[in-house]
Amino acid sequence: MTKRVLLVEDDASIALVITAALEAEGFEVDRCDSIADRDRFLARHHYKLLLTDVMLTDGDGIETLGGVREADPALPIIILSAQNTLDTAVRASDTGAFEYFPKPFDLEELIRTVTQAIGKAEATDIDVPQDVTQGLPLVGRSAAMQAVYRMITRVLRNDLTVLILGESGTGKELVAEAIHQLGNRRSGPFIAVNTAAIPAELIESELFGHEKGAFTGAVARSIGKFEQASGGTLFLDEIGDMPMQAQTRLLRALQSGKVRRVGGRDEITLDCRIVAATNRDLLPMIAAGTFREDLYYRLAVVPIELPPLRERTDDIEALSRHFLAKAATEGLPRRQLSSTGAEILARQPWRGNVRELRNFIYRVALLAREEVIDAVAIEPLLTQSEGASSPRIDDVSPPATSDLAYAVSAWLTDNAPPHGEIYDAALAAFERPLFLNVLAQTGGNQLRAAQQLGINRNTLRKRLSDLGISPEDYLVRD
Ligand SMILES: Nc1ncnc2c1ncn2[C@@H]1O[C@H](COP(=O)(O)OP(=O)(O)OP(=O)(O)O)[C@@H](O)[C@H]1O
Repeated sequence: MTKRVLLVEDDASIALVITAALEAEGFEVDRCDSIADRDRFLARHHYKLLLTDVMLTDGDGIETLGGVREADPALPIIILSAQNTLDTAVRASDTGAFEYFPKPFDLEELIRTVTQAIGKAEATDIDVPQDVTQGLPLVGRSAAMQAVYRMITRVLRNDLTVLILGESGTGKELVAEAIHQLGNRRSGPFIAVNTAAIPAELIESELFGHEKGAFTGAVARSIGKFEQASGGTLFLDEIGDMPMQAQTRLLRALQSGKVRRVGGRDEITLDCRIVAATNRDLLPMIAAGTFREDLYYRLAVVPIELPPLRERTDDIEALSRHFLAKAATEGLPRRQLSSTGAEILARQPWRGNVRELRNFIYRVALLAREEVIDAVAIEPLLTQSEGASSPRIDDVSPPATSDLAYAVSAWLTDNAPPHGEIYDAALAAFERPLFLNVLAQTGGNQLRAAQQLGINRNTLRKRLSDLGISPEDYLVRD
């Protein structure tokens, strides 16, 4: 039986290479280079598979796939794209595409995938989430991040447990959020628990809840994180720091799919996806007997490894511009990055990864004298931040009066932020460095920070949340 494949690709040389490789494997290939021709071919023949580029002369090869899907829901589609963003990967997977290949791709892998996709075609019936590509938080198009995006798209339509590995500040929590926001459980809650921050004796009650009177201090029934995450995603952060006893309890819950509140009788069935993360290297910990091997395998059903920033220097410029833009929306002066500036940033080790880069960029945005950020603005600040993986007091100096005055006059003349919001913007520009400074000094302790500032703890918590400041970023870890 002929295996007829339709290839939609407007780059003649890529089309030639793919066609030759497919024909060598016994496929019959029809080729066209536009959406209009694609639809004509599809109407005329039955294909085993559609292989399509995204940016075509007459439109977007993904956006126009709706009709193709409707006409033949079982047709396997493989998408090739030079747009190597998470957005494209997700848009591709939203169409129910079998696979997404960022260009340049490995030809052998592509041919293997074509064969597999055709093999699986009859059995495939994918539930396609709609409109989930808005507001994606992850920036970076490096090959390393594309591999991460591909892994993310593989878990969106199932509830598989995911283990995210990577150094501190590489974006593990952001990936966990993306999996939640884009996946099947996005209408449920996203509950994050930092297992390292909970005292060992409270972990069980925190995760599973407790009944009134279960132990001294249990004055009322409390619902645990597993139950709170019902219908959504439970993100277990810093899983490598979980005490042994808690690991055993967690494993039991995952194995049985049920939890029982401390002091309670009823078993509650788990109804959440588990995403765990750690910056620890778990394999040596398993060898040393400090992390349970069986728990590791339970969690690492789908491991996603986030590379350190120094191994994806291609992303540094885009991330820096992203943080500059974000800083401007939060009331800091609007800045541009020069190409020299971008080169200098790309050469830094960023041992604290994206978090350190973000803090650095905010600081530059605040302190730079010129609108365009280049060597003059960056280099003096670099010497202070070198090697810092978390912000130090001098990383977050408050703005000099002149900086604030400069920013305010720029807002008044540039009309940005819009008139009517300058008070809030000025307040944020003043409060941000103030809070960052105090949090850095108190090691992220909000109670002490509130005492030092002489404001109510709830007021501080609210302002931090309004400003998007995470006090956890300043927690001092051993
Ligand atoms: N690819 C990215 N695009 C945009 N922002 C990012 C990216 N990766 C990380 N960040 C930002 O960097 C900061 C640190 O990220 P995150 O908290 O997700 O790291 P983490 O790996 O979970 O760190 P830790 O192990 O210390 O908990 C956050 O402010 C996050 O928004």
